[in-house]
Amino acid sequence: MGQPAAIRAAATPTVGKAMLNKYARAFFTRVLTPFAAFLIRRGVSPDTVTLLGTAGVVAGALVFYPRGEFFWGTVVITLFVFSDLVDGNMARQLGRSSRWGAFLDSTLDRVADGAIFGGFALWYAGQGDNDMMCAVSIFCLASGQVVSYTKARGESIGLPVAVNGLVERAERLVISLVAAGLAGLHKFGVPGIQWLLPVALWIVAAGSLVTLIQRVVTVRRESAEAEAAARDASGAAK
Ligand SMILES: CCCCCCCC/C=C\CCCCCCCC(=O)OC[C@H](COP(=O)(O)O[C@@H]1[C@H](O)[C@H](OP(=O)(O)O)[C@@H](O)[C@H](O)[C@H]1O)OC(=O)CCCCCCC/C=C\CCCCCCCC
Ligand SMILES: Nc1ccn([C@@H]2O[C@H](COP(=O)(O)O)[C@@H](O)[C@H]2O)c(=O)n1
Ligand SMILES: [Mg+2]
Ligand SMILES: [Mg+2]
Repeated sequence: MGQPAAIRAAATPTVGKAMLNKYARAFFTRVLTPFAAFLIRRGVSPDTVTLLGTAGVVAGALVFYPRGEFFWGTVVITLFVFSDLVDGNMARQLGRSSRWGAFLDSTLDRVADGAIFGGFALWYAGQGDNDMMCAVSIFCLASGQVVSYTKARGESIGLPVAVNGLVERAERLVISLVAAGLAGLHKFGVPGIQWLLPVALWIVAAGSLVTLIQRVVTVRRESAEAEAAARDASGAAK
């Protein structure tokens, strides 16, 4: 295992850097920094933002989506989901980025994602009455959690996991939420738009599967390389 994962990761080029994390994060950091500074001045802590942001996403998803209120659900979720960029921004401005904060942030990301895709599944299992799309929603939920787990577990055993893959969390959220928000306009009389949500969920499902395979292949290769390096080192020591 040798070096800590963070040091090895910093030294290893990352393959398949996902688009939004690469290009949109810098933009949103600039836009959200004044708001983060405002919250700091009001005495709000990054952990409070993480907790309230997650609570808002969970409420938006589980109150509105199971009833087919996709527009209002997406509006509420969108208002709260950017807290995931604000909390880290606040911690960095305060010089208080912590292991606890990283743990809380990532753990509550999983809770928020579970509520969003669970909300879609509940709609299709109930009034939406579509077993296939219920199954696809559950697949999106489970595969998204496993995609994130591959990175967390790989890093915990000392591997760099130098791959992000095709569809990271930001892509999963943007594809699903944009489609849900637009599909929700059907209730306001916009015709022929409701199919956007099923199409988006199929895209997220397929993209998550590809990403999962990319990460598992990377961990397998890195693990074999680490074992070989350890064998070489013990052979040289004899
Ligand atoms: C008439 C039209 C009606 C439309 C209604 C409204 C539509 C609104 C639609 C969408 C808004 C979507 C916004 C989604 C924003 C997502 C932001 C976000 O939370 O990103 C999180 C992401 C990851 O952050 P972390 O590093 O904290 O998380 C890590 C991650 O979870 C890892 O998981 P993995 O990726 O591996 O699966 C974990 O491994 C790790 O543990 C964890 O720490 O942040 C980023 O990636 C940064 C980039 C954010 C990019 C945001 C782009 C927003 C783009 C478009 C907004 C569109 C708004 C459109 C409005 C239209 C209005 C008419
Ligand atoms: N309550 C929190 C939340 C986050 N952090 C730190 O920010 C990092 C995540 O940054 P994002 O821009 O993706 O939110 C996280 O790894 C922590 O270092 C924190 O300290 N406290
Ligand atoms: Mg965050
Ligand atoms: Mg997060």
